[in-house]
Order: sequence, then structure tokens, then C-alpha cells
Amino acid sequence: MTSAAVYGTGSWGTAFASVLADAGTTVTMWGRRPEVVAQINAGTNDDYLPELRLPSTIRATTDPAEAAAGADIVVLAVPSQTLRDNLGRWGAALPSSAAVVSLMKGVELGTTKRMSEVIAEVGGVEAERIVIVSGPNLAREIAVKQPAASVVASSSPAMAELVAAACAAPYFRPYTGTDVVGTEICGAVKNVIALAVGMAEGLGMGDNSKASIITRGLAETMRLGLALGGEAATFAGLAGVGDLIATCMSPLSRNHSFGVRLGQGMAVSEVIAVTRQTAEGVKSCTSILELARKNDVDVPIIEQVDAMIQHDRTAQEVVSALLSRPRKAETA
Ligand SMILES: NC(=O)c1ccc[n+]([C@@H]2O[C@H](COP(=O)([O-])OP(=O)(O)OC[C@H]3O[C@@H](n4cnc5c(N)ncnc54)[C@H](O)[C@@H]3O)[C@@H](O)[C@H]2O)c1
Ligand SMILES: O=P(O)(O)OC[C@H](O)CO
Repeated sequence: MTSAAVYGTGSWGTAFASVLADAGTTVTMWGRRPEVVAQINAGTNDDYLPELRLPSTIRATTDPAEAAAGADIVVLAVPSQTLRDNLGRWGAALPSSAAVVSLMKGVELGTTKRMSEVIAEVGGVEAERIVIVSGPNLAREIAVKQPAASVVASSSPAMAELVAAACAAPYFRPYTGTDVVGTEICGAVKNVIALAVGMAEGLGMGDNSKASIITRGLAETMRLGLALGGEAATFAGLAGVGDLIATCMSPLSRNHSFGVRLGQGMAVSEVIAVTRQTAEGVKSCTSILELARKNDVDVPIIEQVDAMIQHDRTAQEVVSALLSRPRKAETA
């Protein structure tokens, strides 16, 4: 039987642990808060997923070495900006031959590194052991076993297959792929576009406005992803269009909800104060913008989200800035 260690007991770590368990994989979770670990061992995680009754086979611990013992697969589900520190702390606990799965959707501030790059650098993990799982996977829907599909991408087809088999549950359908770069860029950028769509909604705009932002957001995602070596088909797939639609349109998305509040006139600091879970786009808008500039890629929506979050521009100002740009061909 395949055995997995899941690091991170937040929304997605917990929901994905349930998927793994429902797929017949043995799961041990690592959490930093003893009270959450105790709850998981009793079958619940009330802070993050109160609706979830965890499969009884899932165990949790605060000891990173205990979580990793005997694992064929190590799954990382902490906020992107904490991965470097967390990996440093877990250190030698991670098994040297296991697949290392990133569930994270962000780009590191300061270095502009994708999560797989941080895992390789800090964890010393070879590229062929790194696997990305990304798609339209809102944790609260998966937690109540609503059907969804996802992409499992690795430069090693064998590693992708190992992870896909380990998480193929009756309600969760993984598709394998090899485009690590494209899959990661889709996951990180859609959070920033969801902030923009949320802002539009908060301003009272309708579906035409939202669809326009989503579509032009996809154009930005593709330009950046292709410049970094991603494959065109990825952007039309589950990790691309699929996740963009789910995150931009769902009230369950933390990024979308964050944007709605900004559009309604709350200050960034006020929204941060009432947001209890990770809205990755709030920090990644800045690192993604820097990554785009380094690669000479035009990303006007991301630029305006960053202007609002980092430079106190109002939602009205960013809308005007976007609509007053020089006209151009759609495909330019
Ligand atoms: N929630 C979803 O629907 C979903 C779906 C797909 C992907 N993701 C991605 O998965 C990653 C994790 O998201 P999540 O939804 O589980 O986040 P979350 O905010 O629900 O949970 C974060 C977890 O990380 C832990 N953690 C460890 N070190 C931390 C630190 N230094 N600071 C803060 N928290 C720390 C927290 O205790 C918590 O258990 C993100 O990159 C997110 O984009 C989330
Ligand atoms: O709640 P969000 O905005 O982090 O989005 C969750 C997932 O990434 C959707 O696939």
C-alpha cells in the first residue's frame, strides 16, 4: 500500500489528505499546532473545514520525522511564502527517495522562484522527484466529495503516475502531465486574476466585466508561462482555464473574496485582518510582476492588482488605468 506524509493541516492539506485516504493511501499529516493535530486524530479540523469528517485512517503528528517515516510520497501544503522556512525546519526528516508533491500556488517574494524551484534548492530534491498537483480544486467542495479533476505534473512520468494512482478517489480524477512550469504558473497567476475579478464584483460590475478580466488574465498567464518554457496546451487545461474559472467565479475562493472586499472599499490592511486563511495572490502579485518584468512580459492586470495592494491605488483607479490603455490586437 502506498504511504503519504502531508505537511500542512490547513484547508487544502486536510482536504487532499482525505482524497489520498479515500483513494486507499495511508496518510500521516504534520501540523505545527498541537490542538489542530489532536482534532485531526479525533476525525475533524474545525478551524479550516468544519464540514469535513476525516477518514478514520488519517493520523497526524507535530513531529516532522514521524510524519515522514516510510512515506513513498511527501505532500507540501503550507503557504508559499513560508515554504523556504518550513523546508529548512523539516530538513533531514524528508525521505531521500520519495516523490515530493507541491500543492502550493504561489511565487516566492524576493527570489521570484516557483515552488518546485524552492523545493529543489532548499530540500535538495532532484527534478524528477518533484510533482505538482493543480487544478480547479476548491478545498471546501472537495471536502464534501464533490467531483473534480486535477493535473498531476512531473518531469518524470513514473512519479506523476505514482502520485495520480495515490490520489485517484471516486470523486477525484487526476490527469498526468509533464509541464511543471506551465502548471505552476497557471496556479499562481490565477490567484491574482481572481483578486481582480473579485474587485470588479465588489465594484458592482457584472458578468461581461468578469469574463473580460478572466480572458485577458488568461492571455497574461499564457504570455508569462510560455516565456518561462511552459506548454501552450497546459493553459487550456484543468490547471489553466479550469482553475481560472473556479477561482475567479467562486465565493469559496479566498482570493476572489479578498478582491470583493477591496472592490467594496475596504483597505488592504482591513481585508488582511479579517482573512483567516491564505490568499496567495496578495503576496504573489508582487513576485509574479517582478518575474514578468525580468522576462519582458506585459501583464497589465497583474500590474494593477499589485498597484492596488502595494501602492494604495483604489479599485476605481485601477479600472480606469486598464480601460485607458492603448488599443491593440487581441493576440498581440
Ligand atoms: N484551499 C484551497 O482550496 C486550495 C486548493 C488548491 C491549492 N491551494 C494552495 O495550497 C496552499 C496551502 O493553502 P491552504 O488552503 O491549505 O492554506 P490554509 O491557510 O488553509 O492553511 C495553511 C496551513 O499551513 C500551515 N503553516 C505552516 N507554516 C506556516 C506559517 N509559517 N505561516 C502560516 N501558516 C503556516 C498553517 O498552520 C495551516 O495548517 C496554498 O498555496 C494554496 O494556494 C489551496
Ligand atoms: O481559495 P483560493 O482562492 O486559494 O483558491 C483555491 C484553489 O486554488 C482553487 O483551485
